[in-house]
Amino acid sequence: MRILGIEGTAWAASAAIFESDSIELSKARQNAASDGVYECAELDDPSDDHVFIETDAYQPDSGGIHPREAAEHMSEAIPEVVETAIDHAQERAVADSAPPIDAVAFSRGPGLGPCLRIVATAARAVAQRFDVPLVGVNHMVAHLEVGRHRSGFDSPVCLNASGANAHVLGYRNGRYRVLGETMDTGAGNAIDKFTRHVGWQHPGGPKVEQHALDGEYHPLPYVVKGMDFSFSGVMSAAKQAVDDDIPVNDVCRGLEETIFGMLTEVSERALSLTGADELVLGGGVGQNQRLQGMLKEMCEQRGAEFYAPENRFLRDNAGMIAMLGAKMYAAGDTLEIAESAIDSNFRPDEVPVTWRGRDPVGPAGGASGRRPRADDAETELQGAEATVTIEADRVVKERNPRSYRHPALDERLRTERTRQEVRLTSEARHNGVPTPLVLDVDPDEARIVFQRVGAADLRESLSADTVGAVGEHLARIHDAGFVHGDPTTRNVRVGGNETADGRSVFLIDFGLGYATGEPEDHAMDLHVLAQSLAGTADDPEALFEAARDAYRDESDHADAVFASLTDIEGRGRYQ
Ligand SMILES: C[C@@H](O)[C@H](NC(=O)OP(=O)(O)OC[C@H]1O[C@@H](n2cnc3c(N)ncnc32)[C@H](O)[C@@H]1O)C(=O)O
Ligand SMILES: Nc1ncnc2c1ncn2[C@@H]1O[C@H](COP(=O)(O)OP(=O)(O)OP(=O)(O)O)[C@@H](O)[C@H]1O
Ligand SMILES: [Fe+2]
Repeated sequence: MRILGIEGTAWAASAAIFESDSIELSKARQNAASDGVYECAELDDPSDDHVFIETDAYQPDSGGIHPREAAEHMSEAIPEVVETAIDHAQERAVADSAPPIDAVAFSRGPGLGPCLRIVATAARAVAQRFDVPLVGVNHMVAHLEVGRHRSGFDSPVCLNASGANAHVLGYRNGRYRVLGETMDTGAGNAIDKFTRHVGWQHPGGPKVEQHALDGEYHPLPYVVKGMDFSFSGVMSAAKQAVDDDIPVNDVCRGLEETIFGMLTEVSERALSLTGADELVLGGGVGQNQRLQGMLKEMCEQRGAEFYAPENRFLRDNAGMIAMLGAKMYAAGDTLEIAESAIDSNFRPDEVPVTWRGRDPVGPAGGASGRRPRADDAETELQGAEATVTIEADRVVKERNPRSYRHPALDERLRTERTRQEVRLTSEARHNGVPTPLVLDVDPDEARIVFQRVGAADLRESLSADTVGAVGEHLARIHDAGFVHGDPTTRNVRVGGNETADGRSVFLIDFGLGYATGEPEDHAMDLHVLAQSLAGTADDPEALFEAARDAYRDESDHADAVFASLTDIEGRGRYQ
């Protein structure tokens, strides 16, 4: 099978030819499937691939990407790169074989509307010229599928660190679920805004990488909420630091340590939550060696495998569009021209994943996870941040150093979170929320001894009642003026010991909590819960509804919180 891919969401006018024999083979298997369920293209072998990519990059004279200039670039460059790719396909095609390509895949979104329209028009024209099907590819899913394909991993967690985006995805029940994402700008856009402030030419990422090599770490605000994260505070502080005459190399180093530390931490949280033991990286910022190094080290420390594709598949490129296009085409996932409109806000979780077949059997990415449970014979659990040793009636939680992080940042996070966890666990309890008693604490060693509570983690005991209780507990702590910060299905213990009034749903792990009366912060707690349900439950919507109902009944300000939650859920940041 030979597929033409066309990419042009923002800066890269790119066309590619992806050729694979093994994907064709799996298509034949699919057609033979009598039960109508696709066996799908999981037999493919990347070592057989032939990938040709032709790219013409738009380089702004000054400032960042101007949508109009980018579109002008696309209209000039797309026809040329497409012709070059078709010439290449023709050379590869055996002399008498009819069309040189089997299908045309194009990036349908997300991206800049005017650019996307030019790409879609070109794709339709080529599909008609050769009378072959059209395949509409989600650019963000392509960023991660290229890594999954080339690594040969089965069900990895995927970190996309690109210009306009930053998110962690996991596959579950036919969709890529957003486990965590940026609350404001994309990773690259954040860095590029900083370099514009300093007066460096676009794109800024490679320049920050270069300058950071000669810099000392300069501390900047670090913001992780569950598996979501924010770049706005760190970027303002970085600009301010330069204005305050902190050496620019030091600020660049601080930026890398902070931003990539956050991305690595949320990736580790996603691995821990889903029980997956494979991580792939995608997106242009993924070319950064410090980011790759941190992710690799984190994975090594927890016994997971890490894969980063070559740079030509990380930055925007049509190779990834053609590759995913081939899998979609093999699965029969093609578009009629009349339905081939672009979608500039196309989210990765909107894509029905037709090419992966059935969910893998076993725990990877699933609700059960690979971690031992607290009630198993094992007595030591590896959480996302800490090692937890379970004893008869108490547990010892130690936040071990993370060697991927800068030592100063590592020490600060471990000590602060330990203190905060102790404070808020007790405060929640005073406000009527079941939590374990704190029996002992040593902030310098980042060590806490808790009473052992519950018989299982919430993710093993999901029901409207248990999730509803979490909604009620969150309402209480919010009314008391603080948030949990990470209310996932792993951070709630259920069953076993009861409180004096017979309740047995306990909140644990308050290390990311903080004092706040802002409805938006309260809504983030609910959003984190919803995302973690989507990552672990089969019926996440119904369960989350139970949490919302209980929250509404308990809270003094549910309307304001739900209004904020609607804003958070509707965040679209691709324009
Ligand atoms: C929607 C689509 O148009 C968009 N594409 C995009 O953002 O281009 P991409 O190639 O994935 O990433 C470009 C970003 O990647 C950054 N970048 C490139 N090399 C870098 C490096 N060595 N270190 C850090 N950032 C780097 C650039 O500064 C720029 O912000 C996206 O995928 O979000
Ligand atoms: N007080 C407790 N009683 C019983 N089990 C506990 C208790 N505290 C922690 N655990 C168990 O240990 C696991 C990890 O604990 P915790 O969430 O505090 O660590 P963590 O490293 O912060 O994890 P993560 O960040 O992945 O949520 C919990 O999911 C739970 O199974
Ligand atoms: Fe991209």
